[in-house]
Amino acid sequence: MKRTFSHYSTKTEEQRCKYVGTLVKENEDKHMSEIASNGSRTEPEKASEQHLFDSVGSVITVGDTTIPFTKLHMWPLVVLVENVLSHEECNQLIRLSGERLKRSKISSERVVNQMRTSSGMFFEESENDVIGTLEKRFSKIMNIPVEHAEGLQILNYTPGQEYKAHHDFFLPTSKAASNNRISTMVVYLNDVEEGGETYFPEIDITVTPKKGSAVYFEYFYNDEELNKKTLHGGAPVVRGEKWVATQWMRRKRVR
Ligand SMILES: O=C(O)CCC(=O)C(=O)O
Ligand SMILES: [Fe+2]
Repeated sequence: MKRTFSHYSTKTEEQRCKYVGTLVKENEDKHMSEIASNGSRTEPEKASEQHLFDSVGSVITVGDTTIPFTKLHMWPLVVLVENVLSHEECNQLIRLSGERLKRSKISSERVVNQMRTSSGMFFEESENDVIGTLEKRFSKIMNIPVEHAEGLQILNYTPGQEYKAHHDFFLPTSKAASNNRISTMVVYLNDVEEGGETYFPEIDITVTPKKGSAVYFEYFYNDEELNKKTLHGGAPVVRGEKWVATQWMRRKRVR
């Protein structure tokens, strides 16, 4: 029996756009929880409707760009996405964030975080044309309206720096959980000489950074156990440095 893994798989592009549009127009929280309550792991046919990412086939077309992807894991869905950014776009993001990162490094207010030893910064939402264009592309790939996108985060790791295993969603006790994160795309802005892999210890997946490629995963399942399996971290960089851009999507719009 052919199994499809997309909520939109039987819909035409027009229907799909209409459907995604309702995420913005309607009470999104209700809408998303409706999707989430469609099934559970024990009911695979229904659970298959849970995916946010349109994972039918092996490419996504954004404008005239073809973006190949490979499913690494199904429940929870983890996808390797290639050619998300050109090398020039990667360099541009590093350049744009570089100055501000330098400032944050010397700031006296900098709090040393044991979980994440890298340096980071956030771009403002649609801060400039470059960021605006990339946010729209990420939103197409992640299949969620750009209004649900947080400002893009840039992280820079030098040898020895890492991001210990964590979840990207907020705990129910946190204030932010009322509009929680539902999916993540970590885009690699450079090739790392050694180390710096993104690892998912619960599902035994390791992704090696490749300039312009990305790892996507989602955790809006109705089943908390599945969400928790998206535990992930950035392994210590051994040689060279590592730059990533992280895009998080929220259940409800943030802009
Ligand atoms: O650097 C990585 O590989 C992971 C980054 C990450 O987990 C995050 O930005 O939330
Ligand atoms: Fe993360």
